[in-house]
Amino acid sequence: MSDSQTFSRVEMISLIVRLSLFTAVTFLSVRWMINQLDPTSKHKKKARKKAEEQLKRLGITQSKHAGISQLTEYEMVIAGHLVDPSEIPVSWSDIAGLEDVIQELRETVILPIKRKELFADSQLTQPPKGVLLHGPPGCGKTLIAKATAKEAGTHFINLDVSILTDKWYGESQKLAAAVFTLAVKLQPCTIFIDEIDSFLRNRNSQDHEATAMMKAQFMSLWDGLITDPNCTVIVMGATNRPQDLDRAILRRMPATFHIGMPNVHQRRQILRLILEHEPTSDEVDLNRLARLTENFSGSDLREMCRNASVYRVRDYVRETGQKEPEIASSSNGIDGEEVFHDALRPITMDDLLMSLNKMKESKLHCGVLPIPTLEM
Ligand SMILES: Nc1ncnc2c1ncn2[C@@H]1O[C@H](COP(=O)(O)OP(=O)(O)OP(=O)(O)O)[C@@H](O)[C@H]1O
Repeated sequence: MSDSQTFSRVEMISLIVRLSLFTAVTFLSVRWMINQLDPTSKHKKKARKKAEEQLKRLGITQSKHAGISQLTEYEMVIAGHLVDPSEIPVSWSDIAGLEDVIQELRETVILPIKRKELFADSQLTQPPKGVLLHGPPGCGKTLIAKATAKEAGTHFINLDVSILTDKWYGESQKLAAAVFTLAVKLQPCTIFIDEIDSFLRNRNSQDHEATAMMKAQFMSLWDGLITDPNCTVIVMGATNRPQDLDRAILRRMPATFHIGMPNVHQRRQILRLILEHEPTSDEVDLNRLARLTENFSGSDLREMCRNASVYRVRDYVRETGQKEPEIASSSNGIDGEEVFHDALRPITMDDLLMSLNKMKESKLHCGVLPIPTLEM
């Protein structure tokens, strides 16, 4: 073999290596550029992975649900927001003072789902396809929605409306359609839309064209559910501002439930529930607290009790000079956490009143409370 031939072979190999490297680098760069130009692809991939995990966890398989194997990429995005009813951490026993609403929901919504056969002979007794929970913030609307889905045993799509309007996902109309098609594939299913007014508020001329189209499509798909008597899909919405809802939406939610600010009797029940398993001293007077907490929502009451409970920890830390507690060794059979808790005093009426006044003060500053009624 001549020198020139050897050289050309080495050169050839190096050329091939360089060419391969160049091709690989070009391929990776083009792919990176495409990904950069299409930001939705990364989100869709992530959403798909999340949905696959979720469907697997929920045991939703082709054998149980016809058509589940052919979920579109949009349905997969929505499937990522599925909640297993058995994993919903809220049941009726976590809700106090709303027995009337619960009873009505049981009769009008849950019973027709669980005992379909009782309602099969009449179109008039079908479960409502739209349920609206309305009332001031922090009074239990979300709790009620979750507990309803849990008791009804329906799949629960906790629809975060931002995914429909988020530019990263794009194609909001297809996603809006996917909400319904997925729910139908998984039925019985509840689609829960918190703050539904932010999504389906009164249509106006300032609406972006895409938003207006998505709303129109949402409503027409909803109508599809309403006209199909065999379909068990319920849209459940919660709002603090029912007056802002599009009239056409209100018409589609014939079952409306007002969850108002708790009255004195309800506040006492909520306080009792919140403090039920808490270490409280005997002198804690729930009746008095209930009377003093006018204009407090369930969520405010919870916050008041939480603050009160923090005071005893704060006092403990002050008294012990932030020393680590003496944890009993496991050899004596006493749990370390138990020893620590025993060292803390129970929640007293003073803690609760102090917390109450602090909250009233901050509510006054925010203009939420009408009259200054501080109490000590
Ligand atoms: N009736 C109630 N019984 C027990 N706890 C309650 C009740 N109402 C409110 N709470 C407490 O307040 C928290 C907030 O309630 P929830 O989220 O259901 O209110 P909401 O009406 O949906 O509020 P928002 O309109 O702000 O979403 C609950 O997690 C619970 O701790």
